[in-house]
Amino acid sequence: MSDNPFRMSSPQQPTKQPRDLRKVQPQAPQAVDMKLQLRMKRVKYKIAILSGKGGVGKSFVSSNLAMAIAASGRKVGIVDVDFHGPSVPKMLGVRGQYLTADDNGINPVTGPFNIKVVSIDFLLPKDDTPVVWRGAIKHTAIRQFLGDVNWGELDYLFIDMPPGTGDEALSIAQLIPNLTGMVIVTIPSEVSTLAVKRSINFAKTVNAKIIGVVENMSHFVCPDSGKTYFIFGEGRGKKMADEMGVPLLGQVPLDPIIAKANDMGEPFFVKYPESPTSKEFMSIAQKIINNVEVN
Ligand SMILES: Nc1ncnc2c1ncn2[C@@H]1O[C@H](COP(=O)(O)OP(=O)(O)OP(=O)(O)O)[C@@H](O)[C@H]1O
Repeated sequence: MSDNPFRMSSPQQPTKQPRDLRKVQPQAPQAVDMKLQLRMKRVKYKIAILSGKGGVGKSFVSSNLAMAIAASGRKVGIVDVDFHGPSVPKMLGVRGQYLTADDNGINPVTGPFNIKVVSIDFLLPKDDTPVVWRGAIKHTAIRQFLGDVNWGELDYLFIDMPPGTGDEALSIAQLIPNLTGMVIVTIPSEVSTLAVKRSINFAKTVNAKIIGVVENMSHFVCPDSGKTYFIFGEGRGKKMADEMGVPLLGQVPLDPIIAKANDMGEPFFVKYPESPTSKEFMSIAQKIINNVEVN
C-alpha cells in the first residue's frame, strides 16, 4: 500500500481534480445533517447489517448480499462503519484503492457490479494502523460517511455495523430515522444466538424493522463423503428466529473456499457464482427484495 492514503487509484479517475481529503474543512453539524438527509432521500432502501457478536461473518454476509442484489440490476452502495475491523473492501476485492474528494463531496470507490463502497480502510496509511476513536468521533465519522459522500441515486445502501449494539448502532439509528430495516447475522452457537437476541431487542428499542436473520456457518458439507455436519449445532438459527418472531432469511454453509477467497481479497460471489453459497445469497437477496419493495 502507498504511503499516501488519499491518492486516487486507477481505474476510476475522477472527472474533477481530486482534492486531498486531509485539507477538507470539517463542516458544522447542522450543515452536514441537512446534506445527510438530502443524500439519504436519494437512497430508496437503507439496511443495517448487525451481529450480536464479532467474527460471525457479518462483513462477508453484507458484501455478498450487496453483490447479489447489485447482480439483479439494482444500484447498490455499502458503507463500512466497522471502524475497528473494516473488512468490506477486502471481501469486495477493492482493498488498496482510495477515496478522493471534489466540490460535491467524497467519491466512493467502485466495486463489483458498480457497488459504491466507503470504508475507513481506504483512509488508513498502513495495513496495521489501529483506529483509536471514542464514540463522539465515530458519530462524526458516520455522519460524514453518510452526508459527505456522493452516493447519488441508489436503490440499496447496506450499512456494515461493528459487532454489538454500541455507539455506532445508536448513531445509525439516530442519523437515519427512516432506516428501512436491519438484517441480523448469527452462527448457530448458543453464545451467538444469545447475543442475537440482544440485537433483536436493540432493534425493537430503536423502532427499527427486523427484516430477518441470516445464519452463517450453518453447516459443513464434507467434499469427500457429501455428508452434512452441523458443527456449531443444528436448527439453532431457526429455533431462535421462531422464538423471537422474526424470519430466518437463509443458511450459509461453513466452507473453506469462503475463508480462502476472503483471505485472498477475491469477491466470493463473483468468483464462485454457481456455488450453493452464491445461490443461497441470491435467495436471501430475493427475500429481502420481496420484504422491502413489496411492503
Ligand atoms: N461461511 C463461512 N465459511 C468459512 N469462513 C467464513 C464464513 N463466513 C465468514 N468466514 C470467515 O470468518 C472470518 C470472519 O468473517 P467476517 O470478517 O465477515 O466477520 P465479522 O462478523 O464481520 O467480524 P467482526 O465484525 O468481528 O470484524 C473471516 O476470516 C471470513 O473469511
